[in-house]
Amino acid sequence: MKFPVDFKEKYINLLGDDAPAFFEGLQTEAIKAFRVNPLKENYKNIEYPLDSPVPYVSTGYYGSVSGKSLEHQTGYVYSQEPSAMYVAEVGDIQPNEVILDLCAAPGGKSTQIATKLDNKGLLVTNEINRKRAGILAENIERIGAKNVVILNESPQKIAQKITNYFDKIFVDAPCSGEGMFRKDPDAMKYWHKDYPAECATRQREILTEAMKMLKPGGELIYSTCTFAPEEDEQIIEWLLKNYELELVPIKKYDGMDSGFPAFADNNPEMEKTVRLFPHHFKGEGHFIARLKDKRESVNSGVKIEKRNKKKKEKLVFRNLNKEETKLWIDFENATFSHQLFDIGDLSCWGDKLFYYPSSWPNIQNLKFIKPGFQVGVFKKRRFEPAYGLALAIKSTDTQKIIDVTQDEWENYVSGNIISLTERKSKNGWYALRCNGHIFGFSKLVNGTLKNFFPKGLRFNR
Ligand SMILES: C[S@@+](CC[C@H](N)C(=O)[O-])C[C@H]1O[C@@H](n2cnc3c(N)ncnc32)[C@H](O)[C@@H]1O
Repeated sequence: MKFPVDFKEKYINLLGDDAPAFFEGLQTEAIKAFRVNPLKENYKNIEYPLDSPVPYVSTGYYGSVSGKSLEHQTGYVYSQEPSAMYVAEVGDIQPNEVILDLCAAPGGKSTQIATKLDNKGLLVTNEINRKRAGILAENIERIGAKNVVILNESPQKIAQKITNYFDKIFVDAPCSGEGMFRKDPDAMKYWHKDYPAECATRQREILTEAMKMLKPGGELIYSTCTFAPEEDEQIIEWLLKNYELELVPIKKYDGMDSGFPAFADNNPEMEKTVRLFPHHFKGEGHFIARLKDKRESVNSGVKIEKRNKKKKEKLVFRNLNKEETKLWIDFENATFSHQLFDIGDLSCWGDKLFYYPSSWPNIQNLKFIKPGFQVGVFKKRRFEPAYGLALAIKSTDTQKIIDVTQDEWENYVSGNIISLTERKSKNGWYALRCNGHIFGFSKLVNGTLKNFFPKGLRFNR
């Protein structure tokens, strides 16, 4: 691997005796890993070996997984390199917290945060780039979390609507990506001498907005995948100077380094942050800091606009009409063994049915990909369940399940129907399951399971 001359010079200066080992580390093979998903039933029932756990992430394992596997497609596994997995761990997520992941696609941290929330509290996950936000939405849908709102906005726009609100904010910042050179050598193409300083300017802009949204006493988790001091310790130094924040020490496991005080005016506090160097640690390059807001209260108070179901014309959502209410309740009764949602927590956006409790913030005028959890869609006097609903239920939620073989699953995800020649079931909606993994809803009509696998997700194995 040929590094830019300025990059080499910079790190020879910064790392001194450790520089040769640093460059050598960047030439070795990237480490692969994945996480399992406790939101799923029997979540360790997967074909991948779980004999090599990542020591600091209870759901993490070394090894690679295929994006076309049943396990990935049903959200049982998520491929993520081991350093990136430490960020959400550092955030120490507790169920019921209200969390913002401001720079979220493709969703490595958000999927981990959502599984830790365990469907309690709320995750607002945001990605500014429309295409990447779509990928984020697909990954969130697979993991089966019901308490996630997916926005596609600039941090500025969100901060205009929601202030002093979130318990925790993750800023996994767009950065110069030096820590990814080994995994993705193409990342080097964008690098030039001034690139880290340019990225730092953008990082300060994003953080300025993030700080407006953090509630007093809340926590900011800042991370990058770069080694550049301008984007790491010096950003933290800037935060400490400009806001009432204090660093919370991060536990260091084998091979993890502390941040370098020398990179930020010799501030000894930097020891509380963590640096992950590929030549010291089994993972890619990363930097993580955890900061706590010291304010007890704020003068302006919390600003979130609660939704007002009566002001129909101004809202994203509207109430269900009588027919829609009946269609949903009939479907729920026919399909599930218990009530899945409180009817008061359901709203319509156009013809789509969403779970969106009234305690969640009003996202009117913000661009979104998914304004809450999509339950299904109303179509000419009938209700059709959403693909994501199947991924969010367990076998104990329904007796209407049909088990299919691996071959039938492969056939189905490529867009085909399944013919049930030997199995006798009544016509209607069923959850489909393969090897214990529920993978979608289908309508059985006279022995044929119609294909409801989303067209945009279809693939051949
Ligand atoms: C390091 S990546 C995020 C990775 C993600 N957290 C994960 O774990 O999968 C940074 C993201 O920030 C987004 N981004 C770029 N400019 C931004 C801006 N001005 N404000 C917010 N996000 C931005 C990028 O599109 C990119 O998806």
